[in-house]
Amino acid sequence: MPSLGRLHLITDTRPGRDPLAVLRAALPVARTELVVQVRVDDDATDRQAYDLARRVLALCAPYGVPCLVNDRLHVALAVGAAGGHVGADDLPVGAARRVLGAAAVLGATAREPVAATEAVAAGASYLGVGPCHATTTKVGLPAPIGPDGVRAVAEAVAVPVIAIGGVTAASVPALRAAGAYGVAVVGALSGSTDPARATAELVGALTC
Ligand SMILES: Cc1ncc(COP(=O)(O)OP(=O)(O)O)c(N)n1
Ligand SMILES: Cc1ncsc1CCOP(=O)(O)O
Ligand SMILES: [Mg+2]
Repeated sequence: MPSLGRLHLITDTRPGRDPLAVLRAALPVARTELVVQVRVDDDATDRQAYDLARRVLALCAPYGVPCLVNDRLHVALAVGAAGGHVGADDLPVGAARRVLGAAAVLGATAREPVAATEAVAAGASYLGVGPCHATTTKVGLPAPIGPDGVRAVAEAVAVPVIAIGGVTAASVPALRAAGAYGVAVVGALSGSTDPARATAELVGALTC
């Protein structure tokens, strides 16, 4: 797998949010440190996911920024995305790897070392680990695991650990010290009044 960007921007399709405007602001700032994950609401149609993914891919292509698709691997394949991300309610990691092929980037969610080790053995190329901190972006999440939970996973696997859940630039140093390779964010960029500046702050914290 080519080297993975450290800042994973996850699209926010909630009412009032503008995922493509946020992406346009982030791309020229983060450039090769960026990975974009297309994530739509569960009740979005496949056509909506496909249309958004196509537009994201078109914006990312000039920067060489990889685009992943959350959950809907058929959409990832249909648009020619670099890969996908799966969690506990999605295809098992091994099945996802078979669907996407050996060369794809495949992320898997894990919040503790045993599940993390199993996901890597099944073919995950990176792990999304969290929620690290409290967040209102997704409902029904288990309790935050904090930097110590991230450390437990990072010590158990050799693939990049991407910390997720309530991550801001201020929380990045502790997550990196715990072994996180990078972070995935929704609200830190989508909820910012200045997403270009928020991107610069996150990239600065991730690469210093
Ligand atoms: C990088 C990253 N980590 C974790 C997740 C969460 O995936 P999942 O647990 O399947 O939850 P949904 O995002 O599908 O609601 C992620 N998307 N990305
Ligand atoms: C999809 C998901 N999975 C765990 S936390 C989370 C949401 C992350 O969003 P935010 O960065 O706004 O806390
Ligand atoms: Mg999922």
